[in-house]
Amino acid sequence: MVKDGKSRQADLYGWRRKVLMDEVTVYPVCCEQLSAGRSDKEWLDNVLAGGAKIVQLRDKKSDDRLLLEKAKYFREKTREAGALFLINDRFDIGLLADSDGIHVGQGDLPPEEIRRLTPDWIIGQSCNDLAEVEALGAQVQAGSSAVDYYNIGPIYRTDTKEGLHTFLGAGDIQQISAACPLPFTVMGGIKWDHIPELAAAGVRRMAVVTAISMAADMQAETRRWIDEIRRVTTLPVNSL
Ligand SMILES: Cc1ncc(COP(=O)(O)OP(=O)(O)O)c(N)n1
Ligand SMILES: Cc1nc(C(=O)O)sc1CCOP(=O)(O)O
Ligand SMILES: [Mg+2]
Repeated sequence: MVKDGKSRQADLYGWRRKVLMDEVTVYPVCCEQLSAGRSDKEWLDNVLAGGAKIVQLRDKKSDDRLLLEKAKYFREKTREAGALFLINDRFDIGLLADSDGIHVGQGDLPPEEIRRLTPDWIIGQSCNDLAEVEALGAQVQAGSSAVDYYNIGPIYRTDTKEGLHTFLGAGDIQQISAACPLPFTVMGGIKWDHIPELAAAGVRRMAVVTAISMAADMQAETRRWIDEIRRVTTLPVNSL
């Protein structure tokens, strides 16, 4: 049977959501300036070899031509590995490189506008406090949200992004995440020793930059995070 454009899009969206829901544990996000001298391409090769099922290209420094060239490399390699490739902020670059989706913050392009042109993309949105998660939850209830997952953060102190001064801590994650029924990630200052308390707070997907990008062996570190998150999230919460 030859599939029409609409059902192909539905298949793609289904596949992307299934990977997001079932397979994503650690969510590596790149930052070339904080990768111990390694390029974003080397970073990607390592995290994919370590088994990452989603990656985000976050590059606010390269010019557009270099960024597009990088994004095409990310597209090719993630496709070979069966992993999702999300672009940070840049709708135009994501479209040109055929990414699987985009992650946007509160001040970036609105998810609903992005969705009009990309019905099969995974769209992630940052939420930085309870009120933003509640607003998203209300949109979901009203059937007007274009978001597939949201991020809660920053959780812990981090210097990776400038201008972050308020850190949520792990204690309120359960209450915050209850305000919106979509899948969520957490981000911000997350290190290895935080995994048990995050898992105990109901977290299943952890987005990290430096915990992996600064590791001596990024491939082994990615594998270690995947195995550990799987291990702690299959145990009953009270046995952590
Ligand atoms: C998974 C994930 N969560 C949050 C962010 C932060 O996005 P944003 O608030 O738009 O900040 P920048 O990353 O654009 O500086 C993210 N990138 N990924
Ligand atoms: C880019 C970014 N956004 C955040 C948010 O909470 O929205 S925290 C963050 C930095 C995450 O880097 P690291 O894992 O090195 O702390
Ligand atoms: Mg952004």
